Amino acid sequence: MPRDPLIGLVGKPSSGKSTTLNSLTDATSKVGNFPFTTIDPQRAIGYLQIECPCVRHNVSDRCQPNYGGCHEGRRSVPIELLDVAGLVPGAHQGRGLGNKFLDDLRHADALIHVVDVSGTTDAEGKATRGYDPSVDIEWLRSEIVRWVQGNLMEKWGSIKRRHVAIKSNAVDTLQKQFAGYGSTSQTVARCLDKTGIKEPLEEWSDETVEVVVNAFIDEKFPTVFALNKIDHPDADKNISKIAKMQDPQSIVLCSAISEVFLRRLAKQDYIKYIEGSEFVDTREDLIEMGEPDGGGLKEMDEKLKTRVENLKDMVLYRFGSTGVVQCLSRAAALLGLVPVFPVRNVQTFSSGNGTAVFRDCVLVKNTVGDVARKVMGDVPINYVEGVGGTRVSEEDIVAVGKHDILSFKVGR
Ligand SMILES: Nc1nc2c(ncn2[C@@H]2O[C@H](COP(=O)(O)OP(=O)(O)OP(=O)(O)O)[C@@H](O)[C@H]2O)c(=O)[nH]1
Repeated sequence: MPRDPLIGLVGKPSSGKSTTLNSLTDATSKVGNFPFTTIDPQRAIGYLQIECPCVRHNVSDRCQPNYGGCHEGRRSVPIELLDVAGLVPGAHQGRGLGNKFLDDLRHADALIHVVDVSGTTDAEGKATRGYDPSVDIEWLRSEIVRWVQGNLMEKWGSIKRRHVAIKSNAVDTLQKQFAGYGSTSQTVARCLDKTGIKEPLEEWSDETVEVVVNAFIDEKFPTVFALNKIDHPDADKNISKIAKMQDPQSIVLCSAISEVFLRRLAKQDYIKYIEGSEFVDTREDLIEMGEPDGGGLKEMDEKLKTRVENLKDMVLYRFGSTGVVQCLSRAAALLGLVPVFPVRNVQTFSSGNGTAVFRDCVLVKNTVGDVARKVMGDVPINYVEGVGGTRVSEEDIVAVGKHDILSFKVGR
């Protein structure tokens, strides 16, 4: 059965990982339970914000997710996060307990690399000024490459001998080595394809192995760069530099501290704030908009008002949001994850006898068959229905708005 996706948070000390994690995991709206049973201390639950199909089908008033929440069609879908602390240059050689932290990474499907773009912390996380954070992207990647490559090269002699002795092919031989990183034969095949290497594996030079390892890491650990601390005045020039070097799809600008602050104020009833949005309403705003009791919000003192105004100017108006929620959406997009809603009844969207709709949501990629295996396990499926009772093939690809509401029929 395909397992649940896991997003790893990496970054040097003091880049803002904990703050980012706090802001992703601390939901203002009531989000109920989550489906994961084995929670270790390093794992946390974040909420992916998606548009719920209850809006398109006009049934928002009856939308009651089993896990996460749905507020006027904005659905929070739980997703597991892994906090990989303590990566510093030299981690692959065990610096700062680096090997242990790198080992934790094995289970991650995608990474969010939190980069401190204020330039106020050096590579080790110590306070400084004018540091170039684009360097962090280089060295962190290189630590991961050297860790995987180191593990491979340790046994390269015997790997090659065995490869020749049993007349294996490169995919099978490499898959044996990469299985521990949660790789599949398809992942290995795709990455070998991309490199276009023609020589037989036993003749690969160290450089060729490095090319393969790099391709493997691109495949196995798609990475979002969370350029954090955009509220800092020195951030702009560092953002421009990194933006020129990286694929725009992989970059998200964010201010984790702003998101934490806004969620806290919202919880304390000082503001109305929709997580991840550009909208913040104070008591005065709501009175101005015609709500005489200011939406029940509390009055803020002058100091707090100024902080909120500054945050609006420095972050929300300039960048459109604090960016934190987008980090998760972007990671899910890099993984090609699609929210799919298994229902018992494709006419009413309920899952049983009650009137509640769209109770379940799974994050999957690829086909209807993959969804079936995830939701139903090994139970044989008789047929699959989509919206309106149409038959859907197990080979059909799932996408938002297409084959994303499904009913699996078992037995005759
Ligand atoms: N200006 C600014 N400061 C931030 C932001 N996010 C985090 N910080 C500050 O950066 C410092 C480090 O943040 P943490 O979240 O503890 O960083 P970390 O990466 O978890 O650090 P370690 O626990 O050492 O690995 C703290 O003082 C935070 O308040 C941000 O968006 N803007």
